[in-house]
Amino acid sequence: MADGQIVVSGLTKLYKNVRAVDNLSFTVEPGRVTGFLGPNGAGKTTTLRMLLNLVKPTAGDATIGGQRYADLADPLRRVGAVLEASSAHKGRTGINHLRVVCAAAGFPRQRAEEALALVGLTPAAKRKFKGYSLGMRQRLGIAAAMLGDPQVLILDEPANGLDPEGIRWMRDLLKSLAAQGRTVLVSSHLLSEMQQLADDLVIIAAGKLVRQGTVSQVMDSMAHTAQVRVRTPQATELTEALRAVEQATITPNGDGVLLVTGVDAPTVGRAALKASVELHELTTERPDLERVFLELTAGKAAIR
Ligand SMILES: Nc1ncnc2c1ncn2[C@@H]1O[C@H](COP(=O)(O)OP(=O)(O)OP(=O)(O)O)[C@@H](O)[C@H]1O
Repeated sequence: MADGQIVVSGLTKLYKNVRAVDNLSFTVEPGRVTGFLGPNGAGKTTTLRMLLNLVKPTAGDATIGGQRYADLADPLRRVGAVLEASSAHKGRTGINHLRVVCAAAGFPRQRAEEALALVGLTPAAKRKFKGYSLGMRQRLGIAAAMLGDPQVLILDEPANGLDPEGIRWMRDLLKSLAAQGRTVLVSSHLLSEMQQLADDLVIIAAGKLVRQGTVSQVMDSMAHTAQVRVRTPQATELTEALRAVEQATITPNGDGVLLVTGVDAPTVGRAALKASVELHELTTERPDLERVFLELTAGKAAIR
């Protein structure tokens, strides 16, 4: 499914004087879940809409398998999209909604049942849409996107409004779809969720790319913000020893614990050994994605 690659190249969208998306370039690979992250107003929705030919770019372009969405021969079989909480005719049942979409798109009728089963909505097939919870509406939206069995799935904030159980379900589904070789691009501001869900991350702020890479590459690129936690019954001696080490910043954290930034754990260990200081604990605490994200997007998250 190599033709499921998404390439965004120099994409720009100007709304009057707002640069919603600003010369943005990144790629999204098949067989992986890619988290598209950014603070509110970063330009995620605008980017996804340009990708799907719903908004015309001011400059640059976006392709799926080498072609613009508008040029795809059979877009509904190639790309499934869930852009907002699914809407459907309120009095229609879930299954009928999917049958109507199937008929309009020319998909075989039984795809409606299959897609409903895929999202676990079979028991609610004959209930009316107006009685569906937000979580059920999200599921129905995904079912509709999957009717054409697309290689590429694009979802804008799919976890919005879901309870923890619903979020876990969504995570398992998206991972399994990626494991089948599909391209899964998911926008979100739920960073902890992305850390568990995504293989790759594309982080934007104020319309611009901030970072792209695997989750661990992005974390590693921020490794300098990691801190070393060290516990010793000789905190005063260790503080003195570390003061001699350039770049070390030491913050006492009570109970014999020192938090050290600017140097790695082996450096702290060597300083302790040299000063004959006994250590009871020495660990590197990596920043979590929430902290990385806030640092990467600091100052750019202003409401625009
Ligand atoms: N149709 C429009 N007309 C004018 N400005 C717009 C339009 N659509 C989006 N914008 C502006 O473009 C910027 C990016 O918006 P966008 O919705 O793409 O961000 P987002 O990252 O999806 O944010 P959120 O997480 O809040 O949905 C914002 O400043 C927004 O106000």
